[in-house]
Amino acid sequence: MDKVIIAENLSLSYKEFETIISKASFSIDAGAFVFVTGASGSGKSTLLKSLYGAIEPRAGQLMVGGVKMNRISTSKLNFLRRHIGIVFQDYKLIKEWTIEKNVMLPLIISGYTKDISGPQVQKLLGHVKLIHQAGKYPPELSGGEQQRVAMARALAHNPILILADEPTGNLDEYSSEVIWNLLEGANTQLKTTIVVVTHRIPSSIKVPYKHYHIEMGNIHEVS
Ligand SMILES: Nc1ncnc2c1ncn2[C@@H]1O[C@H](COP(=O)(O)OP(=O)(O)OP(=O)(O)O)[C@@H](O)[C@H]1O
Repeated sequence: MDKVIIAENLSLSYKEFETIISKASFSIDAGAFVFVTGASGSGKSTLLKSLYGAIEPRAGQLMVGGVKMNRISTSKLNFLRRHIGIVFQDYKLIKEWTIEKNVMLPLIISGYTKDISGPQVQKLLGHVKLIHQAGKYPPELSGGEQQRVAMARALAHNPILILADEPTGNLDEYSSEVIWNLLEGANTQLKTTIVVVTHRIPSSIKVPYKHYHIEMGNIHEVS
């Protein structure tokens, strides 16, 4: 099976002589659904950041989507990010853009025309139950609605990999369910690889998943 992520003796830190993740070796198959847990401050978000190139490996090797992340060039990183969908806890929506245009963002970056991106955006807004809010702006939506927009945006360009950092952290039950259903749907129907950082794995998850736990700088496979 193809590997979407391969880490070998990967160490991560923000400063020299500091260790957040120490010599981690693991790999993630294409099409896997993966949860990463760990105590607050254990390095979950740091690991996720390394997977989309926001921080570079301090030592060891990291490959994402066949691309070596060590000393990656800006052009290669931009290319790779076109194949990754990212969902943060704080949404990171563009306030001055309508909901519809926010969801369209990855398609705009990838150079799609309006006749392709329009129907795709409508379909996604339908999945996240927000068609009626398409013309509004992010500050006019609730937190749960904004996170659903972020989820739709992450899926817009049919990424091979979705990285989600506490995607349902502050959400009510309804929005959480919409988010988990979408992640599970992308995984089972589109074979998208999903990596979710969370404090707690939801009991409602139906797809088979792999579970890694971070403790004292080490990443170990729980199941
Ligand atoms: N930009 C940064 N600069 C320096 N240190 C950082 C930075 N971001 C995080 N850290 C430190 O790295 C360590 C791991 O942080 P990280 O955010 O990865 O933890 P986490 O497991 O995601 O925590 P939480 O569950 O609370 O979000 C912490 O000690 C944190 O203070």
